[in-house]
Amino acid sequence: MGAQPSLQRGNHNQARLCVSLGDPAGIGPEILLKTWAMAADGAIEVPSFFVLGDVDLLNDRAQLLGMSARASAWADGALPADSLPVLQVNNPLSSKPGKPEPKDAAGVVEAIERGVALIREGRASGLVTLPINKKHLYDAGFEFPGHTEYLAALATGWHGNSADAPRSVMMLAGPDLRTVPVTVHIPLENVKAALTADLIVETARIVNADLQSRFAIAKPRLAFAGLNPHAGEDGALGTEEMTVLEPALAVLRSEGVECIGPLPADTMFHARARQAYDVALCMYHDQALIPAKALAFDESVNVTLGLPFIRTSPDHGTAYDIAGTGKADPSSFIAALKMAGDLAAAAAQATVTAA
Ligand SMILES: NC(=O)C1=CN([C@@H]2O[C@H](COP(=O)(O)OP(=O)(O)OC[C@H]3O[C@@H](n4cnc5c(N)ncnc54)[C@H](O)[C@@H]3O)[C@@H](O)[C@H]2O)C=CC1
Ligand SMILES: NCC(=O)COP(=O)(O)O
Repeated sequence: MGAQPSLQRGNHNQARLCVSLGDPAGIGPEILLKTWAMAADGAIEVPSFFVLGDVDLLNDRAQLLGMSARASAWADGALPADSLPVLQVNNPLSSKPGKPEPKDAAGVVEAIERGVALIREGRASGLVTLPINKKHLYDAGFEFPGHTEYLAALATGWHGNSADAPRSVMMLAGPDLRTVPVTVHIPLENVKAALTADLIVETARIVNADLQSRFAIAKPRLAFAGLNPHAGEDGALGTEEMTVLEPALAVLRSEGVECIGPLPADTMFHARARQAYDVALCMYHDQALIPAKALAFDESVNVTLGLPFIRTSPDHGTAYDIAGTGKADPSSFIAALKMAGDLAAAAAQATVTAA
């Protein structure tokens, strides 16, 4: 990404972040406890944070893992230094590692919803979400594809003058690559129909605006992946580059957005190619997430653009296969905390400057 501001500037001392516990059957509780213990020992520096989750579940998990870290109930005031502060959810959580219980869905969703409410009340400066299992929430009646869309719905009317939810955009941000999936959690066979010029334009406008306002990139360079092999090979291998992407890029260019492409997706992610752009807009989920996770699984952060508040998340999922074993690596969660802290510090600075 060339000579850009670092994504982890470390200027996040004033932030107080809220962490939603996510799926208690996954590795969320473990990476949370590990992170808190490392921060308490002074081994890492992260912004201060509290958890929306279940005190007993976290203490049981610490015991299972042989950790001395302890969670304690917290509601307001100064955060304790000797234990992980937990704002208790009303719907208790009790799943064992790798064994999700359907009744826990209510507490998982409550944690996300209350996290947003706390930001709205000015009691938290950003939300860091631990992973949820999407299928289990869908089975329990959750009507959103994931956090990204649910958080947009929770932001409806944020500024008091609109009944419309903002449009949110998923971005994976690592040390050397940012990617955005333009279509997200839909079956591959539905991508072609969902991919319209309007969707590309709307997504790119949000990406462009947030890279400027939140990531301090004055003139973001947006690269667009083609949908088809070799970006369609002049129509011989598919026509969406000519019929959908080119018209969308023409609109964006007319608005002054710096657009590159459509580029063949197979050759736009190697090290030299990445120097030419600040973010790659990809046409479907795996086109964006495979390069991000292949390059930096332990460091990449899922950050939601377009919201009136800050939300980050580790890039990985619930990892049931290793939950409760002690093998979970907290690095991506730590990166998510740091990025949320940096974004909160930048937002606070922007508010001071504007006043
Ligand atoms: N932000 C969120 O809420 C996300 C939720 N998910 C959900 O997670 C569930 C499982 O998804 P998968 O595709 O299996 O991906 P996954 O990321 O949970 O696991 C993929 C592989 O990576 C390993 N892994 C993941 N995180 C790790 C860590 N921190 N340390 C060490 N190893 C780690 C796992 O053991 C597994 O072998 C799905 O239900 C999916 O919807 C997936 C991504 C993000
Ligand atoms: N594959 C990324 C992912 O599932 C994260 O989705 P979200 O819950 O952050 O919307």
